[in-house]
Amino acid sequence: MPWIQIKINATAKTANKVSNMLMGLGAQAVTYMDAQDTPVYEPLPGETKLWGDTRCIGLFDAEVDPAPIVAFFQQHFGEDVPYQVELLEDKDWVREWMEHFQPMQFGERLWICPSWRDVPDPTAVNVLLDPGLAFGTGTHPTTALCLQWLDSLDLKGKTLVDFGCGSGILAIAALKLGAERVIGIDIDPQAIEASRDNAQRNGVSDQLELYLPEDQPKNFQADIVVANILAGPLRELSGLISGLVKPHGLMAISGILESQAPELLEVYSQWFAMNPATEREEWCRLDGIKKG
Ligand SMILES: C[S@@+](CC[C@H](N)C(=O)[O-])C[C@H]1O[C@@H](n2cnc3c(N)ncnc32)[C@H](O)[C@@H]1O
Repeated sequence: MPWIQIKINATAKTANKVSNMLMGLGAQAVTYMDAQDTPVYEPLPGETKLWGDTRCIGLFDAEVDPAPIVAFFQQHFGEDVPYQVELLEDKDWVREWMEHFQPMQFGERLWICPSWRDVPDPTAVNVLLDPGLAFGTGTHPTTALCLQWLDSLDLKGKTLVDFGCGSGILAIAALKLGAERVIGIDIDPQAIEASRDNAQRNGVSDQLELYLPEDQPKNFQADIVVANILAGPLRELSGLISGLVKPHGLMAISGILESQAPELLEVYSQWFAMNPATEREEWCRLDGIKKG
């Protein structure tokens, strides 16, 4: 399938916003590159490490008209925003894309490292990841919000459900941070496969059970549940997701736009003592403790 890539130059601070805009405009994938061989930007707590001049590259179906996309960025960042549009030859660009991922740190201890690159800090908690065609590399703010939350918890010996596990990134991070057993659930068989491969890569296969929703164990309750899906399914599945958490257990949901947070806070407050939303760009995470 032919593709075009639209490259927009940004800064370390605006790159995630540009990436979200590219995804919102229909990009199949977005990746970051160093635009000028500059040192890596030292992020504020909760930010991802990026270069001072970061090029955001959106991958689009070749049938997409680039003109309105470029016009959109010119409207937001000025007429002189540096950009490039390129037609790509026909090859497996989605996989090729993965080659651009760099190791990224989340919270205090956790690194997500593309499985084909060197680990920057062997003493850290390193998750080796190849997302395949499943969602979940850590570059999306919702995944980052969940990873930061997991990193902030004492997971030693705990059971956890990762609802909508995608690449398995959250499930495997939880296991590497000390969880004893994790159940990963996803409607997409490719996600189950990617999670299985990644668990193997990280030596945690024995502790990760993976299920399509219809096969998930009945009457199971975990100490912790994390669900990074979208606001719609989070609302519809709120009873089911809440039922997966033990009394006094913890729960985090993400995939929620800031504007959708108040409604979901109200829904989940039926079962949980909820904390205020944690925001990252226009996305947020809601978390709380199950009422007894
Ligand atoms: C945004 S991705 C999150 C992946 C990964 N957990 C992360 O945080 O990066 C959402 C995942 O949820 C899955 N999903 C969507 N709706 C679902 C549902 N109703 N039940 C189970 N999984 C679902 C999708 O297939 C996708 O893999």
